[in-house]
Amino acid sequence: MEPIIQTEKLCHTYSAGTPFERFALVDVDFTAYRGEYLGIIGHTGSGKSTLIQHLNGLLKPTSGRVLFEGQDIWESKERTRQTRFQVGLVFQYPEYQLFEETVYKDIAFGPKNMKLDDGEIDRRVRQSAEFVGLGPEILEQSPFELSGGQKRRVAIAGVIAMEPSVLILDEPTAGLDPVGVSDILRNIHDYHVAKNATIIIVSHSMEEVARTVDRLVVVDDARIPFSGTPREVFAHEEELVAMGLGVPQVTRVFHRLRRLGVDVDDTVYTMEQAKAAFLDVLKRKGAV
Ligand SMILES: Nc1ncnc2c1ncn2[C@@H]1O[C@H](COP(=O)(O)OP(=O)(O)OP(=O)(O)O)[C@@H](O)[C@H]1O
Repeated sequence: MEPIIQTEKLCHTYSAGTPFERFALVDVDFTAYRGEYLGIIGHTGSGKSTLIQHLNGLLKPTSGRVLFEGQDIWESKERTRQTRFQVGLVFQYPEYQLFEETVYKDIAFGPKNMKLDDGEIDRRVRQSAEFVGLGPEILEQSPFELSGGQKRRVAIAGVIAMEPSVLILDEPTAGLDPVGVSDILRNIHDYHVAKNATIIIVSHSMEEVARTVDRLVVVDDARIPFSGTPREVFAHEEELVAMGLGVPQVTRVFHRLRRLGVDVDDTVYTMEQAKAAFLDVLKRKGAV
């Protein structure tokens, strides 16, 4: 697999040299590979937001390097600018950052900054609105007339319209109802497939990341203690609990069953998967 973004010994200190000094990242080596669907998990204040802001050059390292496609993103002003277009960042509650008078103008803001011509901007606005399931009739409305879920989609469309090869989303489903959550996760997945884009999703929900990502990176106390497939990461159950994270409830039950000698698959994260796995055990035992 080919790395697309890397950090090397990345350190970030807020308010350095003052009584409020805070080491938010310490010697962090992070890699995201081209085309992968990556999850970042960590307790509040562990350093996740600081890390993702470094990945698109919003923050400057106190020390260490950030590389995009093998090149230091701070090498030149042009390099930093290009990285910001290539690495799209959707903040937490991005709907609070909508400010234009129409949905169209809001989505067009990024492509305009890229100095694209009007025809290309129009194509991108319409295509990205469609991606997130917003009909053309919404484009001329004010974003402030929309529901919370629709506003969130406008904000995501605004980043997708820049056609980034890496899309980073900080808690994209926070505060949405279950239907809103699955709609947004599907939109993100569709973008991933259509553009072979790298997706980096920050989430508090273990169930959500477990069923969507290829690989998980754990952030704790300004460092990355371990990363791996959801199965590999959730095998560290006790450490995750100590970090205030835990593992999906179903996975916890399945870990217990395995310890009791029941031969169950431990890559089970959701109730639907649990039902199928139990049925499989019963079938193997000839009980059904
Ligand atoms: N602008 C800032 N000035 C000073 N300290 C900050 C600033 N931003 C974050 N911090 C501190 O740096 C540490 C890491 O914060 P960060 O926001 O990266 O964590 P997080 O894991 O994203 O948390 P959350 O899940 O709450 O978003 C925390 O202790 C936080 O209080």
